[in-house]
Amino acid sequence: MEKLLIKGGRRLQGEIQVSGAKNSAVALIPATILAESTTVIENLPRIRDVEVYEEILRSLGARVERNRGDLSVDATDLTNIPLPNGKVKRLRASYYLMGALLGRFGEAVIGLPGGCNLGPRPIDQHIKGFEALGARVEHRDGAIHLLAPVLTGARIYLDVVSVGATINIMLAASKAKGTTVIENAAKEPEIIDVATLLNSMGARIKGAGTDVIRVRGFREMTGCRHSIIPDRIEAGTYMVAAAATAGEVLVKNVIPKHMEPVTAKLREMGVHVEEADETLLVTGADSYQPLHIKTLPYPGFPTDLQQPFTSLLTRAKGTSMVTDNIYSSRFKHVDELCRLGAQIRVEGRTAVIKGRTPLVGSEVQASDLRAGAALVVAGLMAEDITEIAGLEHIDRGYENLEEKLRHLGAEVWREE
Ligand SMILES: CC(=O)N[C@H]1[C@@H](OP(=O)(O)OP(=O)(O)OC[C@H]2O[C@@H](n3ccc(=O)[nH]c3=O)[C@H](O)[C@@H]2O)O[C@H](CO)[C@@H](O)[C@@H]1O
Ligand SMILES: C=C(OP(=O)(O)O)C(=O)O
Repeated sequence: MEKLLIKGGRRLQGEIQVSGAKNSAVALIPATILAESTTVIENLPRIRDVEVYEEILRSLGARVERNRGDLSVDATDLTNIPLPNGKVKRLRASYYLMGALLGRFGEAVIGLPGGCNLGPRPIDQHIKGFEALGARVEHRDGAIHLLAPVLTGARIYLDVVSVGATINIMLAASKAKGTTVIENAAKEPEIIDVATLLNSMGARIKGAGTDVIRVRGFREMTGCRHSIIPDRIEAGTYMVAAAATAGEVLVKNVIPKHMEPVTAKLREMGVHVEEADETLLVTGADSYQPLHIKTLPYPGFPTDLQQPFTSLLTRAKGTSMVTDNIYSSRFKHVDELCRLGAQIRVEGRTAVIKGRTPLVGSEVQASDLRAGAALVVAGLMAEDITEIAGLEHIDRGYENLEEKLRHLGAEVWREE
């Protein structure tokens, strides 16, 4: 079993290049199968979720090639093989195969998705959307069976603001007859990115990035070239790491607008953040104000960054509170942070973090992707060596984590 070792206490300094967004990548890749030709996505991150998706598309008969950061997918000879088990269970975003295969073939069998265990993560809104488009959907033996000889545009109101349901409905609706209207849609930047790709392939999607999205379907979609947006969660993680070590880091390849909820909170606690066109210069300080954070759908504070922030807030002078309004059980990192000396208690959906609790390295376990990121931030702050197990979670979403951190001056390495 591999472990990540971090000798903490170094101020991070220098520049870092943010990779393409994981949550866009895992939707753009299945979107490519809507065209019976070749699509190239530029600047895809080399992370486990993307590799698993590449393997899934190959198993369906797509020709998938990597050329440095670019991924080319020729889905001309795709076959609609049922995928009730196996790799689909290794990532959350395998649910996009439902919308994409339904759009391409009018039927699909996909096992229930995996991904981070953060409490219940139902997909009822995805199914509500597919049914509204005319699909018959059955849940049998742990897999979702979808059948829709004809998909017809419909008006769909999402009861819960869901990134996955919004994108999944866009995928299927891109091939439907007529217009689909998604109301109470999610507004995350990744949704705009997917809509941009689908429009370049021939769909006509308007309103992505607002809470009403209109999709006019188009049967004949064609391949194109698309450049993915930067990963705002990866960028936020390095911003937090810079602040946590009182360092100075220039975060390159970001869309500052996407980072606003994060930048605002860092500034509120006393971190200096200077914006330019595509960069953010983060300068940490030796003392921080405590914060209250409440996660919300975009443009609110992202749930995917509350865990790394929890580690940072152990440095604040006072008590902070982090409330996760999206997931009921996203605090598995807390016990591990306490092993390092943090004093945090969880009350329902809120973590109450006592500030000024120095951390000391120990052996800890990442239970999910951003719990891993939180432990990395903690390890960078801690005295002595922190050993983090559970790297399979971290590798799902961070490209070249050690190299990037070493480039900033951190002492970090992997060991068997
Ligand atoms: C691959 C991907 O993009 N993952 C992101 C995506 O996950 P994901 O798309 O799974 O998250 P959603 O936006 O769908 O979930 C938001 C909330 O809605 C609930 N819900 C969702 C769908 C549904 O049919 N029914 C329902 O009740 C969920 O349980 C959760 O409480 O958005 C999350 C919220 O920003 C992020 O944490 C994940 O990193
Ligand atoms: C929750 C996350 O990922 P996923 O939805 O893929 O499990 C995440 O990226 O923080």
